[in-house]
Formats: sequence, C-alpha cells, structure tokens
Amino acid sequence: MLGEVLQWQYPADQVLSRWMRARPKLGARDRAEVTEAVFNVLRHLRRYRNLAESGVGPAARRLAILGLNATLTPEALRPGLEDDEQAWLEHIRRIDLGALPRAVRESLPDWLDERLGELPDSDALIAALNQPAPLDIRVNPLKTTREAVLAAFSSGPAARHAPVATPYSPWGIRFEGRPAVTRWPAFEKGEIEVQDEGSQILVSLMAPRRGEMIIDYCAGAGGKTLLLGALMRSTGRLYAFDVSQARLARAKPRFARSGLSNIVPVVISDTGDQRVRRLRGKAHRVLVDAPCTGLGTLRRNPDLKWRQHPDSVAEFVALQQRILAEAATCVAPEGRLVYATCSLLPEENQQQVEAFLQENPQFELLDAAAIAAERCPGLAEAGPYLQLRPDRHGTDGFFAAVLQRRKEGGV
Ligand SMILES: C[S@@+](CC[C@H](N)C(=O)[O-])C[C@H]1O[C@@H](n2cnc3c(N)ncnc32)[C@H](O)[C@@H]1O
Repeated sequence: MLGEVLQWQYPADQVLSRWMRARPKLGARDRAEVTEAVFNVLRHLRRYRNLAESGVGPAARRLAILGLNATLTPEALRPGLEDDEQAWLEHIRRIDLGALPRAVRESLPDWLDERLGELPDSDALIAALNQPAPLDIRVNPLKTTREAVLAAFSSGPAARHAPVATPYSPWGIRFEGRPAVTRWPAFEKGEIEVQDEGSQILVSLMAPRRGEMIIDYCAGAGGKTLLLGALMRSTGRLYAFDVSQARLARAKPRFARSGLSNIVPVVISDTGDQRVRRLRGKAHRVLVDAPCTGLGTLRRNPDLKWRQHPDSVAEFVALQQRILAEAATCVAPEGRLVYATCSLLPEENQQQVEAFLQENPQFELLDAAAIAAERCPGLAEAGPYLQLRPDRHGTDGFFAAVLQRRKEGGV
C-alpha cells in the first residue's frame, strides 16, 4: 500500500481508506497503527529516503520500518524485524539528524524549502507543519452551545480524548488523539461537525446578519457553509456554489443533519454561469474559499508536499484570479467579499489580493485581523490580512482578506 501511495496518483487518505475497506477484519488498533505509520512516512519521506540508502531489502519496506520506528515502541516493532534490519535500525537511531540540511531533515522538496524559508520564523513554521494535527470539531450554534457539549463530553468515549475549548473560535472543541466523532450521537444529531479551528475563524470574517443574501462561492463539501448558515440563524438565503457536483453531493447530508433551511446548493459552470450572472450586484456577502495548493494543511495532508510543484502553484494562481473576478461581480454596493486560502504562499494570498485591488478600485481592503478579533477575542494579530499558522495559532495555515465594495459611484 505504501508503494501505491508513493506513486502520487491518488491522495494518500483515499488510498488508505480503499486499503482498509478491502480488509474488513483488521482491528481498530491495527488500522490506527498503519494509518499513523503511513502518514509518518509521508511527513518524513525525504529524510527517510536519505536514511534508507544504507539499508537492506526492498526500499518500501525500509521506509515502512522507519515509519513504524517513529510510531511504535521498540518492543512492539522488534518481533516483526529480521536481525539485519534490527542492526540497521540501531545504526539509524544513532545518526545526528541536526547535521542534515534542513530540506532533508524536515523532508521538503527543494523548491518548497526555499519558498517556506522566505516566510518569517520559517524554522518554527516548517517544524510545526511536520507535526500531526489535533482533531477539532465545531458546535452547531443553531442546535446547542459549546458549554452544553463540553459538559456532555465530560463522561463517555469523548472524555478519553481530553476535550477542551479551542483558544480562539467560540464554537470549537479540540481533542487529543483520534476520536471517532462521526459515530457519536451528537454528530448524528447535527450538533457537532469536524472542522479545524482556523476554518471556523475564517467564517467569522463574513460576520453574516439575519435575512441577508450570501454566497459561499466555493462551498465544496459545505464545511464553511454550515457555520455561515447557523450564524444567519437559518434566515435569508445562502447559496452554496461549486463546480463539483460530487463535492456538493457530499455536503447534502451535512446540510440535512444541521437543521438549516436557508441553504440553496447550486452546481455552477466554470465560467460565465447564468445563475452567477443573475446574482450580479445582489449579494450582501460573498465568500471565496479558493481552490489552492493546500500547503497550509501539511499537518493533515503531508502528501501535498510531494504532489504540488511550481507549475501547480502557477495553475492555482490563475484559477484563483479567475474565480475571484467572477465572484466579485455578485457583491452588492457596500457588500463584503472574503477571499481565503489554506496556502502559505504569498502569490496565492496577498499578491492575489493586491492584483485584484489594482484591477478593481471599486473594492477597498478592510482589516481582517481586527474583524476576526471581534468574534474571536483572543486573536490579537496585526492586519490588514488574517494569517493563521500552526506554530503561532495551533491551526492549519490560512490566509484571508476582507474586501468591501464601495458605495455606487464611490470610486
Ligand atoms: C478549498 S475548497 C472549498 C472547501 C469548502 N469551502 C469547505 O470549507 O469545506 C475549494 C473548492 O473550490 C471549488 N472550485 C474549483 N473551481 C471552481 C470555480 N471555478 N468556481 C467555483 N468553485 C470552484 C472546488 O471544487 C473545491 O470544492
């Protein structure tokens, strides 16, 4: 299976879940151990390939041994190893990793090491991106409160994962380990959803009001739509647009569980969609949660460092520019446009916004960091953009800008 993951044809989580489905008899603990070891290999692939040069036997097995070495105790691993493999592993354990160049030690392709190296505090950022992420959930404010959910989680299976309130989002709860939240009654009742705290904070930038007409332009499987709809108290109209029928189809059961009745899912075409045209100048707020390299989510998707490359960055930049321009046409005078990515690269983020503002002087930049702090009081960041990072905020890496359309004739 590791061999298949390393061909990069499909995202690692897809290959893993297919592999698991084909082995229904595998116990929960074995599943967890395999998943952890595979993700560990993806996180540290370049370092492990370097270390594995000295080993014996098939290359994929040597990588797997290194992944298991990092995730199991030596006693648990020993019975599965040949004597020469054990001797090799003992040699590896003595190697001083500090002597390796950063790109090898932290397992980044050269181009990405260079790009991330240009960001402030890059060593801390890169190290944090290599740590596994905790699991965050979001409480559905339409159905319950965070206090009530935390009280219910103080016993039962949730309590074993030490639930705590997230530091910034007023709707978030963070767990240790990998609780099976989607099997819990609170999930089935639509009281909770899985969502990184950073995503929750981004939605707060929309500051939606009751009765408004709002568009979630790249709604995908509806993660942000759900919180937007709840903050609108299920009033007004919330369009969930996406070009992907499959993604919107995955959103529908989530919408049903949430109890929201203000969401209108619409599959739109890539450019020049009639329904988009009909909404020209009408929306109070538009969210563009743009398709991006996802490099801010390496904690959860470490395979992205190997699946992305400079050409794919350029393709995303062009796509984001096109989507932003189309989505902006829907914004009403004095309406708000939020542009967000889960990338850390300036060309997908601030440079994209700067280019948009050059072309569209009818929009002005608001202070996203200050707007986020209104709903998420602990978040005291310098604006005008909101930039979240795993080393500073414990969230995935996110970028967001808030743009406001000036009054008619106000340019
Ligand atoms: C970052 S994901 C959205 C995630 C989602 N907002 C959430 O919170 O779960 C970006 C989405 O943009 C969609 N997309 C790609 N091209 C698009 C286009 N031209 N117009 C609208 N959506 C597009 C993709 O299908 C993908 O679902």
